[in-house]
Amino acid sequence: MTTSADLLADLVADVDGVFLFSPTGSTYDDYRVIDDEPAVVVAPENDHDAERYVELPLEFDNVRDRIRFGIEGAMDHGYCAEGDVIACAVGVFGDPIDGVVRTPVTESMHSGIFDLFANSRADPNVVRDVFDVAIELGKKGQKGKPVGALFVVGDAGKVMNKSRPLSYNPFEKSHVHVGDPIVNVMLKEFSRLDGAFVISDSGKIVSAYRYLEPGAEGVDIPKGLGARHMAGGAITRDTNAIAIVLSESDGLVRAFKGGSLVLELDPEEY
Ligand SMILES: Nc1ncnc2c1ncn2[C@@H]1O[C@H](COP(=O)(O)OP(=O)(O)OP(=O)(O)O)[C@@H](O)[C@H]1O
Ligand SMILES: [Mn+2]
Repeated sequence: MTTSADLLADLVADVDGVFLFSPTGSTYDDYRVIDDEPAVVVAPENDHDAERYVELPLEFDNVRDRIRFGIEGAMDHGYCAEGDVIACAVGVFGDPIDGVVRTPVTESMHSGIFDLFANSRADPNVVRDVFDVAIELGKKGQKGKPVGALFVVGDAGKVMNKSRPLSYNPFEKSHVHVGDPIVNVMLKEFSRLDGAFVISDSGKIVSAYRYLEPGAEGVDIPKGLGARHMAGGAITRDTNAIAIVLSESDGLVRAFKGGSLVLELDPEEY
């Protein structure tokens, strides 16, 4: 008689590794070593002091993005390689783990999401802070009205040279870090969020209201998106900056690197 355990056994037969996504303490204690191999833990913090750990800068709501990020990070750490087959224990409908996904490790895994956080000029925590601000603005808008915004992160000197002020820069003489709680309050109070925010590698807001003037030829942006996204994409091709764009027209948060769209998130899912 076939049992449900057989179904799971088939799913995990002959895998080369097991990844635990944000495991609880008891799950980690039960499965820290499987088939004599330490499990790889993928989570925002290494709460269980796992021997093999990949930091998850955002709890990507999209499970595919989350698994891709975890596997890309694990490849980067040498915990798995192209051609391996991995069993990912993951929370599909929120916490705790409620599903197992069997996935091969292939070159196409490189969605660029890991690269966006781990291999950009800006510190990964700065990239995560900017996403948090953009997602928060996307959820709440300004005084409840949907708003768009453009954040250019890293390589600030070069970005400033390829842009000019649209109006006075409220951050001229201040030292505000994009992760400071005050930033969310400020952005809601700003009369408008025209132009781009320029943020340094370490997360200092260098300027607001910058008009970017990169070359625009050869940058593909999704149909229906206009100058804000074009400028955000193009500046990342002309500098080592990344751009995180909140669209006023469709409410999505997008990230560009090297002139390409790398990630698209819906703030409502965070
Ligand atoms: N080169 C640029 N540099 C900085 N900001 C820009 C640039 N071009 C446009 N913007 C900003 O984007 C705002 C919206 O422009 P537009 O609607 O063409 O962009 P979009 O890509 O369609 O963005 P959204 O989806 O938010 O509407 C402008 O009001 C301006 O504040
Ligand atoms: Mn528009």
